[in-house]
Amino acid sequence: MDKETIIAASKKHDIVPGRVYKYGTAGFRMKADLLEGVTFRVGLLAALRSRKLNGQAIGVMITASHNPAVDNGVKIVDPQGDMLEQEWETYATNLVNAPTHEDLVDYFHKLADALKIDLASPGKVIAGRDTRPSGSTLIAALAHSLAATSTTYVDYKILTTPQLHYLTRCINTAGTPGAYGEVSESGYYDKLLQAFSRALRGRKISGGLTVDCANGVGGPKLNELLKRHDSVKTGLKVKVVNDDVLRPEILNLDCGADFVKTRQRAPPNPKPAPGDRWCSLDGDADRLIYYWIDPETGFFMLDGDRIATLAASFIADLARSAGLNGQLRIGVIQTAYANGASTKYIEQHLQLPVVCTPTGVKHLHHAACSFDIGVYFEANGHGTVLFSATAIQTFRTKEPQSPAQKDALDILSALADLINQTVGDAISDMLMVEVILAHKGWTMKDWALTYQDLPNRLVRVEVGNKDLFQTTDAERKLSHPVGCQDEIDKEVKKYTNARSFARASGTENACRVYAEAATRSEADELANKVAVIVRQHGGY
Ligand SMILES: CC(=O)N[C@H]1[C@@H](OP(=O)(O)O)O[C@H](CO)[C@@H](O)[C@@H]1O
Ligand SMILES: [Mg+2]
Repeated sequence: MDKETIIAASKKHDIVPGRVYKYGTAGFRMKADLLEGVTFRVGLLAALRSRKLNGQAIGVMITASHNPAVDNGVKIVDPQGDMLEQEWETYATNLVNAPTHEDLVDYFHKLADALKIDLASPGKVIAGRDTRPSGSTLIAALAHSLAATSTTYVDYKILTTPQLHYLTRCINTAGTPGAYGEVSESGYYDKLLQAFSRALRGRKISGGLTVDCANGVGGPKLNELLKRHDSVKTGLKVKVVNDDVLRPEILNLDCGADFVKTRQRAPPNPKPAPGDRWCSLDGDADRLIYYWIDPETGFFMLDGDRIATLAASFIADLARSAGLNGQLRIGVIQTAYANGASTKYIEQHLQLPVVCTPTGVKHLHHAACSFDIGVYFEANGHGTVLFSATAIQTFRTKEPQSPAQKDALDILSALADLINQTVGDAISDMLMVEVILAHKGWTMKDWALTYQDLPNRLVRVEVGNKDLFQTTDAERKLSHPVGCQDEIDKEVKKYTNARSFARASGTENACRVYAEAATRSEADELANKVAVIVRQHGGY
């Protein structure tokens, strides 16, 4: 690989000097005009990663998810559709921060030597982007670095993040016994719709569903799926709203899953009518939040914790009905942000184990892999259900002893195809929720009544130096600044059923404080007190 070619290309896509870039929870994410050089360099890393993994395709996704329209981001997808291996995050950070073009190429070659990568071997990268206008400049920078490194490159253009994860896995498993699906966007829709119909097993969905697409890529993609969907057969009648992608400035503006979750209210426009079933996707369609307006009590949100409990209870029941009791380990993975009432419900009512991991789906995903069926969701609605190869094999090959067992095994098998196995996927998760509600014959109210959330508050606290805040115990406690946790504990003790923790955000320049308690006013008060403590320890 010719040094001069890479240097010449790099000069056309320089990084903005004087900044420190970090591959964080969701890759590199910032104002789009800072990202061109970053994306070029991510292309170099993807070129190396593909060659390190014997030429398997690596995915690059350009998106800033629920962030404002002026932001963008870039992240790397590993061959099986999972997130980039952690050790490589450091290589990505180092590569992007190389001060000069010469340093960049030196580091690129040093990395290749250290990792024993044969640069003459073939490499392959595929890319996708959300609807942000800045995406096209970033894609051009990516294409340029892949050309400079003679890496085969396919641009899948506009996609949801989970679609790119799907395609990456499909390409790398094509022609093998673990083939994940057809390598095309339409293959994605066909797989989901076939599995959706199989999972329903003749049951019909009742009542309409309105889907708020955050004016992001989920809108056109959901419309594509619906074009192919037979609503007479399944009963699912979807109304798509906030699907205007021609006015980029309204992306995620007063709508979408993040708005609904953080504001704890429905989008103001259009306004849901009492009794309606609604859900919101985020800007790249990997998060999902359900809600409805209870005619008596008003807005009621069913977030990631609710989706996790719904899925876990349904799947555990199916496993029992299929005669698989005790044969498959089922577990639920949450983060510290999960409502305490949901954790209690899973452990005590559903009698399933709960694992708590640090924030960021890569941690949850990893923990879910240690179960035969691992249900993982962040409270914000990002998550999925992972089925092990053993579980899928069991559903397909176990001889049913009764029609009820056959029913359960077939539904489990269909769910394993319906639920995106690579990453949280709002469209796939939404179809899963609809299937479960149809089977249980539940309304939104029935779902809402399963347990009562503890009132909670999430506060963003700007501090002088967020890096002072270091955590332990899956982020539930601060080890640094010394003394800060003791002060938080002292406050928590003053309230009933209370819990609170603070940590530095991995995606924003701030700390987050979470508090829950027996009443709304206590949760608010506790959150504010802990926020004061964090501010005092935060440096200036
Ligand atoms: C409290 C919260 O919702 N945190 C989010 C947010 O991470 P922070 O590290 O808290 O900024 O963005 C992540 C990426 O989307 C997501 O995984 C995570 O759940
Ligand atoms: Mg997202």
